[in-house]
Amino acid sequence: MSHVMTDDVKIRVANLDFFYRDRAILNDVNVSFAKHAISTLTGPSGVGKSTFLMTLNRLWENLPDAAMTGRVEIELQGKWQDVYARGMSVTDLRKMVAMVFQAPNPLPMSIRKNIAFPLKLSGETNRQTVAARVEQALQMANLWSEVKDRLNDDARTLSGGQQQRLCIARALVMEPEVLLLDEPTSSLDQASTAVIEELLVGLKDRLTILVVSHYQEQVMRISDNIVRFDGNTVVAQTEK
Ligand SMILES: Nc1ncnc2c1ncn2[C@@H]1O[C@H](COP(=O)(O)OP(=O)(O)OP(=O)(O)O)[C@@H](O)[C@H]1O
Repeated sequence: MSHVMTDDVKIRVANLDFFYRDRAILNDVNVSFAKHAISTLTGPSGVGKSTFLMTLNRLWENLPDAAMTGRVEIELQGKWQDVYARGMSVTDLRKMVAMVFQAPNPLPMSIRKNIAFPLKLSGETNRQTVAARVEQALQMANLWSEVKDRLNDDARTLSGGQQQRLCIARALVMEPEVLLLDEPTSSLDQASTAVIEELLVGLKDRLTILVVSHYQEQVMRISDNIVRFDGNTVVAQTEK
């Protein structure tokens, strides 16, 4: 199915099946994703695009009655790693394969603390390091100039588009290699959507980006590769 050259591949998925109880959601998905590119996952509602995204960083594992078989490999820290290998730390995996959700989900705390939160969780205590990385993440998410004078304000006072960029900054602060975004602009107006699309295009030099989107105009604007899901599996993969 994939015609991405092996050297350029970041993620490869083989024979992936996914079930909620006895219901098959994904059936024999075989697909690869290129590095330093934006791949969009598109297709009708309910075909399992969000579920597929969750298989890449094991986010589904806490859901009741969910089961998966198959293989997910991602080239991380320069070597191919089986995401479901016994020795794989889920915490480490999610630092390297970060996720941004449909609705912005800032934590009920200041802008600064939202971004510092993953750093603190991972044990970073040096205030200068934290401050520098918070600024760097906000710069990468094209939000710094808008918030640098109000870092102590509650993050929930930001606009919807700013909140989503804050969530992108929070995902970027751990310097992930892969960024997964599930319909990241569906709650935003056109102007905020354009800002986020531009931001994602600017990020692909650093990262591999997968975006679930059912907006065809968006898919055409931002994609390097388009992966189309239908009938519980990948039905087409095209390069733009
Ligand atoms: N936690 C869950 N438990 C049981 N069934 C679920 C769960 N989450 C999703 N489903 C079902 O799995 C199927 C696939 O859902 P999923 O959200 O992955 O599809 P999608 O392609 O992303 O759809 P959309 O574009 O509407 O978000 C749907 O029928 C959904 O109802």
